[in-house]
Order: sequence, then structure tokens, then C-alpha cells
Amino acid sequence: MTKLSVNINKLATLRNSRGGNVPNLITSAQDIESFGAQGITIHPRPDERHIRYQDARDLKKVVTTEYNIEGNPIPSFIDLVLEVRPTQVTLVPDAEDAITSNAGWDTLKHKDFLVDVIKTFKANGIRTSIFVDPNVEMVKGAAETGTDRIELYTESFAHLYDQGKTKESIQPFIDAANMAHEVGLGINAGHDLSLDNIKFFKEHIPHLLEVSIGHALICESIYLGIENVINMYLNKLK
Ligand SMILES: CC(=O)[C@@H](O)[C@H](O)COP(=O)(O)O
Ligand SMILES: NCC(=O)COP(=O)(O)O
Repeated sequence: MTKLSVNINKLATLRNSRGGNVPNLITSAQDIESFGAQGITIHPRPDERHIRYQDARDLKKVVTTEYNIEGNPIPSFIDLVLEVRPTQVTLVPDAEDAITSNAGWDTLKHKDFLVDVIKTFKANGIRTSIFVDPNVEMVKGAAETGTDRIELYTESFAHLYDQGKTKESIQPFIDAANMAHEVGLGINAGHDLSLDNIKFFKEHIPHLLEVSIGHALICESIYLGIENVINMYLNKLK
């Protein structure tokens, strides 16, 4: 079975746009779990443009499924994760000015750094995952860091799949997943996965433990829920 971890960054984006507490991240996370999601993912960025460091602490008190915190392991992020102790930390090499995550780790170039950080998290009982492109050399390099899992960066899959290039979209991910399994790494995946592409991805990727989905899932929720909500307003306005 592949677990679904819902990334709630976008709910925080909405909340922050009005300065209040709507939507409430705590009750949203609880509801998302009660609807069957098997995990909650957040990605606090240094500018706190969506998830704030305090959200990470507050969510720890209520999340009862798998709690996954993603981010670039700068000192403040490392301290936060060690304080909060989520189920899993996913290390992502974000540039500060990037709109969203846009690359996986070069696990060969950053091996020593990753080895150190991963050792620290694992010594504190936190499972580790590192974000990588679908590249067998990067997967082999990931295994050398001591990480428990990798998260395959699926943007290229989503983009090519959307263009109808199905074989081209999935083959690097099949190769990377097979290599990860061979070297004993657990396999997660995420970025731009959606209702359109998730079934195809799941059917082709062996040993897929978990997907984290945020942007599309929240957009789909708005779109698929809007008819219902408009009718609820119309009923109240009769
Ligand atoms: C690590 C990753 O793939 C990202 O998709 C991420 O967690 C989303 O971050 P934003 O919500 O800031 O775009
Ligand atoms: N790790 C990927 C994630 O949490 C969500 O990515 P996206 O669905 O917002 O692109």
C-alpha cells in the first residue's frame, strides 16, 4: 500500500493572505486525517510565507498519523525538527528565492553534509528521506548518506505525462525506484502529483511507500467542492 500524506502548505498560504486564522491549520489537519489521509506534510520555508515555524510545533500536538516535515536543513530548520520530532524529515535543497522546490540533491557533491545531518536526525529517532531527481547515480549516492528513504522529485514526470509522453515520463522513475530498492532505500515521491497522474505513477513505480501531495490536491478540493458550497449559499439566501 502507498500512503497518502497531505501537504497543507497551501492552506497556510490562504490563511496568511488574510492575516487571521482561516482556514485553521490545526482543525484542517485533524479533519484531513479523519477523512483517511495517512500523513500530514508541511514544508516550512525560511521566509515563513506559508507554514510558520510555530505551526510545526502546534501541529505536532494534534497529528496522529505520520508527520513529515520537509525543508532545507539550514541551522534553524535542524533545530526546529529536533525540537518537534516528527515521524520523518525530508531534506530538500531549496534555494531561498525559489517559488517552489525545483531540484533534488546532488548526493555525491553534498555527501559529507548529508551524512552529518542524517546522523543527527536518526540519533534522535527521526526517520530521514532525501529529495532526489530520478537519476540512478543520485540514488546510489543517497544510499551512501545513511538515509532511510528517498523522495523522488516528480515534477518532470508530471510535466511529460501532461504532454502525453507517458513512456518518457515514467522510465527514469522506474529505474530510480528499482535502484533504490536494490540498495535498501524506502521510496517516497512528490511534487505536482495530481488526480490526473497519480494512478499511472502508482501502477508503474514498484515499492512506493508514500506520496506527499499538496498543490493539486488543494486546488482539486476547491474545484470539486465549489458547486456544493455555492448551493449552500444559495439555500441560505432564499
Ligand atoms: C519538496 C517538494 O516537492 C515540494 O513540493 C514542497 O513541499 C512544496 O512546497 P511549496 O508548497 O512551498 O511549493
Ligand atoms: N513533497 C511534495 C509535497 O509535499 C507536495 O508537493 P506539491 O503537491 O505541492 O507539488
